[in-house]
Amino acid sequence: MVTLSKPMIEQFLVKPSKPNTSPLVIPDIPLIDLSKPESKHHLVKACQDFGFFKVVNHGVPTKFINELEAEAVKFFSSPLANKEKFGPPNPFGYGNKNIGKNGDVGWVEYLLLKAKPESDYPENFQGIVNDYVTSVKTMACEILELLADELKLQPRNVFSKLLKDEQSDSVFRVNHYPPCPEFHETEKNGQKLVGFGEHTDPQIISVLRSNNTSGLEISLRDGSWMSVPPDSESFFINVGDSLQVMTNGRFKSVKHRVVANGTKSRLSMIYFGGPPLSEKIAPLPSLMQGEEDSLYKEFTWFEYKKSAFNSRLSDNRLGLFEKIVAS
Ligand SMILES: C=C1C[C@]23C[C@@]1(O)CC[C@H]2[C@@]12CC[C@H](O)[C@@](C)(C(=O)O1)[C@H]2[C@@H]3C(=O)O
Ligand SMILES: O=C(O)CCC(=O)C(=O)O
Ligand SMILES: [Fe+2]
Repeated sequence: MVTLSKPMIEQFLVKPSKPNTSPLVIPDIPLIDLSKPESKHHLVKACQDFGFFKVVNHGVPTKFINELEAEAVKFFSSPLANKEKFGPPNPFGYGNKNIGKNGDVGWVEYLLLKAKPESDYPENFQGIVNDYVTSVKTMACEILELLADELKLQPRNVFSKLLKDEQSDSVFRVNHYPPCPEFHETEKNGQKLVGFGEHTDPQIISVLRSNNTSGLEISLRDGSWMSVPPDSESFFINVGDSLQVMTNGRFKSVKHRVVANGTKSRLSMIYFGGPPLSEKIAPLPSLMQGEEDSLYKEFTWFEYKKSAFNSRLSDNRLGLFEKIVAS
């Protein structure tokens, strides 16, 4: 990354919106042990209360994680001219500071890739990304099937089949938040350096793994931001907008952001499990109790994705698809 003059850095700063944006009570991030059958109940509760949880005993081989991390470190430390051979992102490819095409910026560089085996990846990434994505997708599908079991949904692959489908529109991204020498602790005045601005993920489920550098924050119900302690051995799972819709709002698509650390590099890798483009996204009839109304207008994933990719990060993307329900 190039160095920045002082006025330039201002575009990456976010001021606390309220006098106090810290939670009054800091809740524990739900912890799910995938090797324990009773995890189903906790899983559903975590999706309802937070839309976010941490997973241990996930079954993803450490070898796949380490190989991917090593390759990503190599790629991001290569000369800018090499990285730019894979950019600009359209939306796939190498991106630097610009996120999406609607003016969002962050103190981040990234590779956004299709999560399909035959995809066009930078040299050496092919096999490594395939092994990693295949394994993480298996874990995501197991979680989705446990959720379906606990919700008494039939068949139990009602969610997971969308990720397993040949046409599944899933993506994978590696984010690198480099240290920012221009961002001095003493000059912060409570301001934060935005790595990846606040947003929800549009897909069904996101599976995140990072190195041991902090930065990820989730928004709590009271509007405060909670910092998620990093844990390179575990995975963090987000409910995406599409799962919120399929559960008619029972599960919450969590708002999150990344604050760049300033002194330590953060590296994260995220698998976004999405449905085929033609898939209709609507509340599952078996989840609708009694006269319960659908909170959303029906849409295909293609329609939602198109609308999402025309929005800014912090926009309320689902708002456009909410129904006005008479009270
Ligand atoms: C500003 C944008 C970047 C994004 C597309 C969008 O227009 C709004 C949603 C953004 C997001 C957030 C989650 C994922 O990182 C992502 C790949 C996605 O599916 O939606 C990004 C998009 C992106 O980086 O292109
Ligand atoms: O890099 C991270 O830790 C999270 C980034 C993120 O939320 C995203 O890419 O959608
Ligand atoms: Fe995200």
